[in-house]
Amino acid sequence: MFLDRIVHTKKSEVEALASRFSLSAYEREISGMEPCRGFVGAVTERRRREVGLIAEVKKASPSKGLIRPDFHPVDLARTYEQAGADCISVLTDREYFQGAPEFLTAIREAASVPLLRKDFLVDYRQVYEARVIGADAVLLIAAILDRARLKELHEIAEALGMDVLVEVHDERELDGVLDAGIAKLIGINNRNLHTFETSLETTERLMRMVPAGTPVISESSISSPADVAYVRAAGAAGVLVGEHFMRQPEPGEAVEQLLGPVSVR
Ligand SMILES: O=P(O)(O)OC[C@@H](O)[C@@H](O)c1c[nH]c2ccccc12
Repeated sequence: MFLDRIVHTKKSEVEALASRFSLSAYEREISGMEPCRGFVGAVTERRRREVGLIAEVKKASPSKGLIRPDFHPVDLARTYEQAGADCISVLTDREYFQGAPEFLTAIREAASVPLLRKDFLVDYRQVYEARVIGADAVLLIAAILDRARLKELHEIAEALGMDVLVEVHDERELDGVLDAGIAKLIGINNRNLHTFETSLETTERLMRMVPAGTPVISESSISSPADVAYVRAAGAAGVLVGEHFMRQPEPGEAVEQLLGPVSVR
């Protein structure tokens, strides 16, 4: 199964990271870095449209294979920013998504919106690494983390100044995240990471369990203004869109076609 395979890959990546990881060296490096750009604020209070946008830089995926052969991460990020994306999500997984941590670092120099490290984090060292490579926020996926680990990684991310997008796909995961008290920004993934099936109804269904005032990002398989309107009506504060933009010759135009012009400058 895909998720088991990927967690297996991540464990071996963590072993390699552990062999060069020094807590004091990472802490020293982080203490000399600029503070994080607030990710949650950018996609909620400071968002530039009625609906917040996290635009994703994604070359390939395990479900779709190669999505964008002519892939220039820094240009894409600039284009997204100019088109009024509130935040940018950068896939840093090499093996399954053809991403790279270096993409995120390069984008950090070229764009000023907050960046999400999109990867499968299973260990605290990867959270330190996220901060060092230039992330303002990390994704934590409830499907691969037990509650204690979710809390641990969440706490470390915040201690390092980052925000967290906590991703859920079903009622049980959402329940656990709410219970753990780490639901500051919830991502409802419309894609089941076990079967790759997608349904926007996932957002609609789970949204009903989310306490009022907790912002929700609807993630995956959003490709038309009608999709955006649907998840908006269900109560989502924002959307996370990758593949749809990556398939268009002009991703910046695609942003405006999907979401309209920016309403707040
Ligand atoms: O490309 P899409 O269908 O617009 O989806 C983007 C994003 O939601 C998706 O890449 C994603 C959501 N959760 C993840 C977890 C890991 C890797 C990738 C993802």
